[in-house]
Amino acid sequence: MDRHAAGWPEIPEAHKVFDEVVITVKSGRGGNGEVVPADRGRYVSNHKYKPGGNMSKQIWLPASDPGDGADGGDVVLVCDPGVDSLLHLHAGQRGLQQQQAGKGGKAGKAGGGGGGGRAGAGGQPAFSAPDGSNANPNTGSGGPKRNAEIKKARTPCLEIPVPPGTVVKRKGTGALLGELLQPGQRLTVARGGAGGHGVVAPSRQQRQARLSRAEREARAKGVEVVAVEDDEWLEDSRGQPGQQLSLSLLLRVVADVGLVGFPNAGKSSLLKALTRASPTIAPYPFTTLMPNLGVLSAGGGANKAVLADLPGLIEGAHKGRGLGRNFLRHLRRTRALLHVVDASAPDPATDYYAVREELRMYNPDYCARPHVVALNKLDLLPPGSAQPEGPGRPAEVPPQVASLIAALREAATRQAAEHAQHSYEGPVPRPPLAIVPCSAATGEGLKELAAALQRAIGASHVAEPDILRPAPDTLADARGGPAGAAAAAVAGTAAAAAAVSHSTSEARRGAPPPPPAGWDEQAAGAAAAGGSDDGGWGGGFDDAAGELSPAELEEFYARARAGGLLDGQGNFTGAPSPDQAEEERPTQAHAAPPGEGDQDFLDSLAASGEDEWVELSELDEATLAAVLAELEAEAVGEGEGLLDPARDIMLREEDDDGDEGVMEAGGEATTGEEEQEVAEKEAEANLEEEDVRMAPPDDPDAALLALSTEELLALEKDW
Ligand SMILES: Nc1nc2c(ncn2[C@@H]2O[C@H](COP(=O)(O)OP(=O)(O)OP(=O)(O)O)[C@@H](O)[C@H]2O)c(=O)[nH]1
Ligand SMILES: [Mg+2]
Repeated sequence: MDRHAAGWPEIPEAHKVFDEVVITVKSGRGGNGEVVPADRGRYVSNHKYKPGGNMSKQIWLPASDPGDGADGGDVVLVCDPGVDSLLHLHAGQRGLQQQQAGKGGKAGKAGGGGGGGRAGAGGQPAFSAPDGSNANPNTGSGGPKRNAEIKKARTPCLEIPVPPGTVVKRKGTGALLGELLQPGQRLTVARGGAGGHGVVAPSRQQRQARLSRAEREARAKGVEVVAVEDDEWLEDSRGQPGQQLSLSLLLRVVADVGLVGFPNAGKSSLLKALTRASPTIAPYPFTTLMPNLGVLSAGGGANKAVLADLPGLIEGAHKGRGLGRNFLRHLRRTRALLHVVDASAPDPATDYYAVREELRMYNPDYCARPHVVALNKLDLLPPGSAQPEGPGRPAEVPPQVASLIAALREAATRQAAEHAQHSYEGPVPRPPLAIVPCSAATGEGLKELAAALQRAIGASHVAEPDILRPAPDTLADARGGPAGAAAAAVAGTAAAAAAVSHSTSEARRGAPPPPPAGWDEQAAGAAAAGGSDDGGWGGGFDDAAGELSPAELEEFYARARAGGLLDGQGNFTGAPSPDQAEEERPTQAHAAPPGEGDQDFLDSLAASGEDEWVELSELDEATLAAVLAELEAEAVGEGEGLLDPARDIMLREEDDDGDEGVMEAGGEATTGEEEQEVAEKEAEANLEEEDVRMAPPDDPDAALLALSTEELLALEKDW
């Protein structure tokens, strides 16, 4: 067991982050519009003028309409199959200074060509789109004239190439912005600020007249006038700021088959032998540091399967050994697995068992996927005495290989038996669909292996890679702050007295992209936990729930319910029958949930002192606050452990079996420092969940307790 306990080399931390990165993106500011004086225009010489004639020597040429500033550039993530990791987006990568698009310059392209972002605040790589150019009729480099025939100048966006399978979340809130799967797919993550409008500045007389009128009106109302300003017209010409936000990018490889096994087992060699991929192959462990993809075409090329060769997995990976276990999230979108075992190793069956156990501890669903075992490096075994293939007679398996196959089968059976014995969570591990002795070096058995893989894909219950879709409004919410915030901020400086009538552009401008809510706060909160997704679960595993965003959580529970894995109280039941889940649904104490001011309900709740099942999501804010206050006042739950020290309230329901469903309702929404605290708590909770996942969880409600109020409310809505 030395082989499993020690002896593997240490891996530099940098290589563990090929599939995740936190970046700051900033869209461009809108360019300023042109400001021309009211008496715009100029005298030009009159060429009709002839000496001695009576025509004027100069004529007045009015100026054209003032030009608008160009909109700032957007920041767009582009799905690029030529990129295979997120390493190029990390700070400190080669060429990072050249990646920022110049001001008003050519289309920016970050990374891809080998370079990360400029290190921004908090050490995060920052990617900025170009600002929009100012309107400037003299140089001609500005925005267009306000002329219907001339289209508004367009500022190129900043394109950040990301590999297929990249999940994009807002750092901090964890809100899912989208996922890039198809080559060329684009996701705009920060929209450029709107360009300022060209304005005609009022003349001195006009301004003076307006100011005196405003002053007169103010005095008439008895207001003491200290100063009057008239600068709204100027604000109108200013471009709007861009947006800045922190994003958490996470790569989840999309493939039909995932290759797993100990380092050096020959995974990359098999990928090379089966497909046209050319991964690095070397006789030392951890040659592969990030997934390699290859396409296996069998049956005349009709059936194409994508194989993903993953880094080697070792025992103790869940404690961070080797490359850790984070890369196992890349199996989430595979339909079947290929376990590669080195037949020449001292104990191939134990190797296989160790890898299976690591998979089970990461996500029990992985062990329920169809898998094939490749007993590789057959050429290294001493030649057996078995009969070769003859006419009408299949080749006999050498006794040594036969005993290896038997040992592998025994290991698979042992794992299934232990699953039942310890009542582990999740589905029962499946035995291998086929064990194929082969050699990547000689090509022996590869045809059989390819056929077995096609069968495994066909037998898979994972029909499609689960694609994460943001809730309809998530993108808008996540990108922008409250609508109108920018307008309000801009208008803030406008004088009370300035009744400026020429500001017609307000309406034309429409809704300018507001600056993101909590601009500074995002940068500060960048270090906070959130959006952590090591993606464990493919179908129902409760401790994974704690890591999901609300939108994902909803999807997660919907699937869990559909699969009968969730009882009426949201507890995971292992594999219950749908009927059983139905039976366990708690009886609603209040058929009609209370509305605002439902005093009867509040009274009864306070008076009864009994445990009640309350649909928290049905309560409006006022009632919820009142319920909490009532419970606190009446000390309902105190001493029974229902009211925790953080003033969070837990409402319990005892079902027939005596099982308890615990729900937690938090306090008010938090901001600033409180948010950070919450984030830290969540991070701790995540750590705890890791432990929960390692062993059969003692407390199935641990994940639910770790959820925030919003997540709980969203969750409860569905029950
Ligand atoms: N003799 C023989 N050697 C093999 C065979 N398959 C792989 N090897 C050798 O085993 C070593 C490791 O092969 P890799 O394909 O890099 O192994 P891996 O599983 O991808 O290793 P990691 O990427 O480190 O996890 C290389 O030296 C290969 O040449 C085989 O079928 N026969
Ligand atoms: Mg390899």
